[in-house]
Amino acid sequence: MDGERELALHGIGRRYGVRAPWVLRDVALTAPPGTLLRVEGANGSGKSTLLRIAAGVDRPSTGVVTGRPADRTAYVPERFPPALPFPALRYLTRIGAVRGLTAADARVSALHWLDRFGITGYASTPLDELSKGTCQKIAVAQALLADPALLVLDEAWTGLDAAAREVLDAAVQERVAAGAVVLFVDHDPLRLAAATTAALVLPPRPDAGSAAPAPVPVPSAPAPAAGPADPAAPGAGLVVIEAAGGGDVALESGEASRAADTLRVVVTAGESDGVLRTLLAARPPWHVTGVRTLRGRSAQPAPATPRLDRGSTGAAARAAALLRYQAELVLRSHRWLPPFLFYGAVMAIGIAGGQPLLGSLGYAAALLLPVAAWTVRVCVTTEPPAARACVASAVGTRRAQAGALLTALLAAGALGAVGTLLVTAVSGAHSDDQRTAVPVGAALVAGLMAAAVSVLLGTAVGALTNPPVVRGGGWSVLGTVIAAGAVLITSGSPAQAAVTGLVKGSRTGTVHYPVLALGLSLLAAAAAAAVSAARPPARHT
Ligand SMILES: Nc1ncnc2c1ncn2[C@@H]1O[C@H](COP(=O)(O)OP(=O)(O)OP(=O)(O)O)[C@@H](O)[C@H]1O
Repeated sequence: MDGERELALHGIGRRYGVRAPWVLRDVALTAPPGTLLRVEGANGSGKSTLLRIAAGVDRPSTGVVTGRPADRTAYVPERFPPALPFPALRYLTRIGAVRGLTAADARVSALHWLDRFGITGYASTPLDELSKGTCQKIAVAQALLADPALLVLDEAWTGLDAAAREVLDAAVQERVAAGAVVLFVDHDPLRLAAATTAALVLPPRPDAGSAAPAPVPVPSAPAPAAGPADPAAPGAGLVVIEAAGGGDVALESGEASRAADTLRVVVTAGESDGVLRTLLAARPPWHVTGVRTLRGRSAQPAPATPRLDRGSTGAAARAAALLRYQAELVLRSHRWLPPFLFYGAVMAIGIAGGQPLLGSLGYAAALLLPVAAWTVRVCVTTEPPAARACVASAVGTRRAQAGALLTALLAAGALGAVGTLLVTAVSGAHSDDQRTAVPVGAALVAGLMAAAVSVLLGTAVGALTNPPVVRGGGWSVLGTVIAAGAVLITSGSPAQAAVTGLVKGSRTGTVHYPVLALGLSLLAAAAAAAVSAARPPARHT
C-alpha cells in the first residue's frame, strides 16, 4: 500500500452475541500491496461481515487486523441509504474532507467522480431524490474520493448500469496498480476475473456451537510492483481458475488438472471469461473458488484522476471536518428541532421577567439535562448505519461515534449558553425575598457552570441509553427519560448539586460555583463516551 505494510487478518472470529453462533472463525489472510482479493462463499457465510471487519467498520470478536492504512481506508456498503439529507456534491465534498482532503481538493475530486460516472447533472440533487442506481454511484464515488490505499467493496457493482460498472472496474484496477489493496464481494463470478490476484473462500456458516471449518485461502501471486503491467513479460495475462464440485465439462482452451473434486485451469486472460462461463454452465455448475493472474495485470487504460494534495490536512482538520459533516447532517435533517423547541417552550412557560436570577438559572440548568440527552439521541440516530460505516472506514468506529456525541454536546452547550444569557438578561438580580442583591456577573458564571454540568451529564445519559449501547428504540427512549430524571433528582448527583446550589443560593442571594460538580460531570461524560464509542456499531444490512 504505497510502500506500507501488508494488510493481514489474524485468527478473525465474529459472532453477534456471546451465545450466538460463530459467523466467522479463525479467518487468516495476508494481502500485500497491489492485491485484488475476491471474497467468496455461500449466502450467510460471513462475506459482508469479513469485509466490514477488514474495513474497520466492525470489530472482530477474536483476532486482529494489522496493516490497515488507518487514514486511507474506504468502504462501499452492500446497500447505501438514500435517506441522507445532502445534495450529492455537498455529501461528497463533506466526506472528502473527512477523508483528509482540503476543501478545494475534495471538490475537485467529487466533481471528477461525478463526471466519470456521468452524473454531474445531479450534483445539486438531494440524495433522497436520486434513483437507486445514481445513489449507488455516489456510494462508490465517496469511497474513491481520496485515493484509498485499502478499498473494500461489498457488492458495489449491484445496481450500477453497464457503463458505471466499467468505470468501477477501471477504478479498482487503477488503485491496485497504484499499490492499494482491494477486497471485494460480487455475485458475478467473472467480475474482474482476469485482474484478481487472490481469493478467499469462506466455508458455509457453521451451526451454533460447532467448530467452523477453516476458510480456504487461495494464495495470491506475488504482488507485482506498482506500475504499468508489462505485456511482454513471460506469463503475462495467464489466469489460474480453481473450481470445485462441478459436473462433467469439456474445456476448449486452457490446461486443466484435477485433484479430488478440485479443478485447476491455467488459461490466457483473453480466454478466461469463456472458461468461467463453461464451468458455470456445467450441470451441476462448478463453484469457482479462486481466480488469479499469474503475472502482470490486465492492461486497462487508466483515465486521468486528479492529483490530490494529500496530507495537506492533519488530524485536527479531519476531526473538524467530521464535526462539520455530522452537524450539517443533523441540521439538514431538522431532527434537532423537537428538543430545541421543547427547551424553548418549557423555558417560556417557567421563566418570567423579574423573577429571582439564581432560581431561574437553576430551572434553566435542570431543563437542559433531558434536552442534552435528547440531542444525543438525535445525533447518534440520524445518520443511517450504512452511511456511518462509510465514515467509520475513514476515521474508525470509535471516532465516528465520539464525533456524534461531541456534536450533540456542542449543540446542547450552545443552546444552554444562549438560554443562560437570556435568563440572566430578563431576571431580577435579587434574592427570593428581594432583600439581597445578587451580583449578575457571578450569577452568570455560576449559571453557565451549572448549564455545563447539565449538558455533560445529559450527554452521558444519552450516550449510555442510545445506540450502540441500547439499540431498541422504545427501550432507548424510556431509558433516557428515566435516567435523566434519576440523575436530576438523586441526592449527591453533580446535576442535583449544581441545580440545588443555585436554587438554595437564591433564598439568601449567595452565589455557589459548582466546581466539584463540573469536574465530576466531565469525568462522567468522558467515561460514558468511552463506553459508547467502544461498543460495536449497529448492523446496517
Ligand atoms: N449485526 C448483526 N447482528 C446479528 N447477526 C448478523 C449481523 N450481521 C450479520 N449477521 C448474521 O451473520 C451471518 C452472516 O452475514 P453476512 O451478511 O456477513 O453474510 P454474507 O455471506 O455476506 O451473506 P449474503 O451473501 O447473503 O450477503 C448471517 O446469518 C447474518 O444474519
